[in-house]
Parts: sequence; structure tokens; C-alpha cells
Amino acid sequence: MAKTSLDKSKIKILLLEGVHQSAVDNFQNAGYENIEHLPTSLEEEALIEKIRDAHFIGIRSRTQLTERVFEAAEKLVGVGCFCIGTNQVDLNAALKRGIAVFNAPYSNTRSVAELVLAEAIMLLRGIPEKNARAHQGGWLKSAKNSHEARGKTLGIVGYGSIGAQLSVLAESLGFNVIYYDVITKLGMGNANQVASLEELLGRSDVVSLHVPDLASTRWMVGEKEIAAMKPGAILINASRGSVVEIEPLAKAIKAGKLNGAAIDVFPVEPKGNEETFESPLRGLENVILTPHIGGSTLEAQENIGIEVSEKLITYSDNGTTVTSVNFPEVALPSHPDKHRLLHIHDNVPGVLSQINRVLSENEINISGQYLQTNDKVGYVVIDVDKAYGPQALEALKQVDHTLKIRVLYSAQNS
Ligand SMILES: NC(=O)c1ccc[n+]([C@@H]2O[C@H](COP(=O)([O-])OP(=O)(O)OC[C@H]3O[C@@H](n4cnc5c(N)ncnc54)[C@H](O)[C@@H]3O)[C@@H](O)[C@H]2O)c1
Ligand SMILES: O=C(O)[C@H](O)COP(=O)(O)O
Repeated sequence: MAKTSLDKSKIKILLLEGVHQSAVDNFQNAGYENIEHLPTSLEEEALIEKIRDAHFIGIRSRTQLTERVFEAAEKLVGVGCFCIGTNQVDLNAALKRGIAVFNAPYSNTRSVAELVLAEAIMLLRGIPEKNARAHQGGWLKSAKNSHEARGKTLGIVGYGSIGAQLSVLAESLGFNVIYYDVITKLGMGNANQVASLEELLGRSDVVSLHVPDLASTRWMVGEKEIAAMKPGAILINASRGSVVEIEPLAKAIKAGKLNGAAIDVFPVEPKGNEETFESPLRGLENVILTPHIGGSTLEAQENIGIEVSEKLITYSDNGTTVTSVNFPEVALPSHPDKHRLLHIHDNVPGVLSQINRVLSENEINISGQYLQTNDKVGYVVIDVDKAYGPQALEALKQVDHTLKIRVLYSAQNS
């Protein structure tokens, strides 16, 4: 019988962008030895070369997994985004090749919320400017434009994991919290949802953005929205660099329309720590500029390393796709003494019946079958008795609309 399941030692895992060591440890403890662990992201051409023989890739927010990169990734089975955002991955390009993508939706939530809260307090007191002056030998002792957080209104745009966590922390300090979201959501504590972005902007002393990078959020805060903010308000963006237009923001800060800003993400970010950071916001003392480190704490990175590597290991060993961001979600039991066939195909009528016909024609006994679909792909998992020939797998590959097939052997029968 042909063995199509790969030995773990042959499964290549490529980890970029200094993914935490906890991920490497996890993979090794699960029996995966062929791990390449690089500290940086790679440019497209270099990535195309590296990804050719990789079965799994782990990235953070900087690595762009484009159609061209997936085209070269002939052996790729799964992608792990060791972060929250997945906008750097062409999810459709992955899906149409039967490649499952996972992320860590919650592991750095707290880190971002804490940073934003700290920035809000610092900016309400004008600390960045006073700090800069003191470093230059100046002495800006004044209460002008300095405010307590207590009783001020914090407006949160995007009330998801981070927005809601921030809401709880901010209320405990005495902020009144309002939020705007495209979905109707129950507020934490006494936080209240408002009907429009415009209303939120007009009522908030501090505005903090926590939306994902979507067509609908691209440049959602520009000249008009900044003009709609209260005079002397503060803007914080630790979401994505595509959400805020930087030129009008710089103008509003210079004109004194806004009292300050904290920006962690930018339309163009340096590719590495060696590259110069360029921005119209540079040199503005009441603007806190941070190099996309909202989620960069050791605690978050360690947890993310564990969480995402576990998802990839479970998918590799067992086929489970729970929490995948692009794949139909299937939670699978173990499959002792059986072979597990994973069949990923376009979600069109008739594929399942073709698969079952192949199994029946090859007299393959099915002990379990699981099917889940999304609007684009179908994912069928079939546990079968071990006795079947290579022609059966070949016939399964020939089923119309097949995107990918994998065979998993359980520990007992590999
Ligand atoms: N700076 C960093 O290091 C860092 C770290 C983690 C996450 N992030 C970014 O923060 C984003 C938010 O993270 P999260 O975990 O809270 O995500 P989430 O998906 O839990 O929440 C996003 C919220 O935004 C809402 N939303 C979507 N479109 C909207 C729109 N047009 N207007 C208003 N609300 C809208 C959604 O309904 C959802 O409630 C991530 O997508 C990521 O890009 C940045
Ligand atoms: O999406 C995220 O989680 C953040 O943008 C953090 O990305 P990073 O892992 O590249 O710091």
C-alpha cells in the first residue's frame, strides 16, 4: 500500500518574523523536527524560494502572503498568523488551494488595551511634550491642556475583543465609555453604543480605533472625521495603518485642533528595524509614535506562540480546523487504527457523491465521515479501514473540483 502521509520528520515548518520560541518548543514536543526559524520577514522573491518546500508557514503582521507566493507554495497545507490580523494573507488564494489559515484572535488583546489606556492618560496630561522638553533641558510646568481621565468620554470605534477589553479598563479609571460598531453589541459595564461614527467623534475627548483592515474601514478617519472631533480631543490608532489618513492628522495637530495622538500603525511601515521610519508625524511632540508594538509583550508573544502552534499541530495530526479563519470548521475525534482521508474541494453539488462512489468502487469500509462547507469550499473527512490500494487515492485525486487531499495515519498504525 502506498504511504502518502508524511513522516513528521519530513514535514517542513517555516517560522518567520521571530515567532516566539514557545511555538518551536511546541512543534518539537509534538515530534516535528524540520523547523526553520527566522528573525525577520522575507521579501516576496526570497519568500517564494523559501516556501516551495514548506508544509506549514508561521508569520506575523509584516509578511505578505500573496497569490504569487501561494502559487509557489506547492506543498503548503496550513498558515499560522502568530497575531490577530490576517489582512496580510490573501485568504482566497489560500482557500482555493485548500490551505487552511489560523490566527491568535485573543492572545494580545490585553497588551493592546493596556497600551492604549496608558497613552490616553499620558496624552490627557500632555506628557510626551513635557517629557521631550525636559530631555532638551526645558521645564514645561503648567496645567494648561492637562486633564484627569475621570469623567472624560472615551469613544471606542470597533467594539470587538480589544475595544471591549479597553472599555472595562477605562471605566475602572472613571472614563465614560461610548462605542461605535457596525454590529449591535451589548456594552460592558456602563458603556453605551452610539448610532454613528459622527456622533462618537462629536462627543469623545479621546477616540480610539479598534477595527480590522477592511474595505469599509480603509481611511475611515480622514479630514472630515477629524474636523468632526471635539476641539482639543485626542486620537489613538493601534488598529491598522490603513484606517487613518496621516496628512490631515498631522495638519490638525499642528493647527491645535487636536491636543495629541498616539499612532502605532502606519500606511507604510519599515520592513525591519534597520530601515528609516518616515512619517509627517515625526517631530510633533504631542504625538506618541510607536513601531507597531501594540501586541508586542513577552506575555502575549509566548501565548500566541503556544496558541497558533497548537492549532497547526492539531490540524496536521488530526485534521481539526476549529477557529480557522478561511476554512470550514470541523472538530474531529482521534482515529485509532484507522486511516483518515482529508478531501478539500470546491463547494459545488455532487462532489461528496463522487467521493463516496470511489470509496464504494474500491470496497473501502468507512467508519466515520464528517463534512463541513463554507460558501467556497467543502471539507470532507473520512475515517477508513487500512486495507486499500494506491489506485483508490489516485481516483480520489481525480474527483472533479478536488483542491487537496491528505492522508493521516494515527500513531497506532503509521
Ligand atoms: N497594534 C497592534 O499591534 C495590534 C494588535 C492586535 C490587533 N491589532 C488590530 O486590531 C484590530 C482589532 O482587533 P480585535 O481583536 O478587537 O478585533 P475584533 O474582530 O474582535 O473586533 C473588531 C470590531 O470592529 C468592528 N467593525 C468592523 N468594521 C467596522 C466598521 N466599519 N465600523 C465600526 N466597527 C467595525 C467589528 O464588528 C468588531 O466588533 C485587528 O483586526 C488588528 O488589525 C493591532
Ligand atoms: O494583528 C496583530 O496581532 C498585530 O498587528 C500585531 O502584529 P505583530 O505580531 O506583527 O506585532
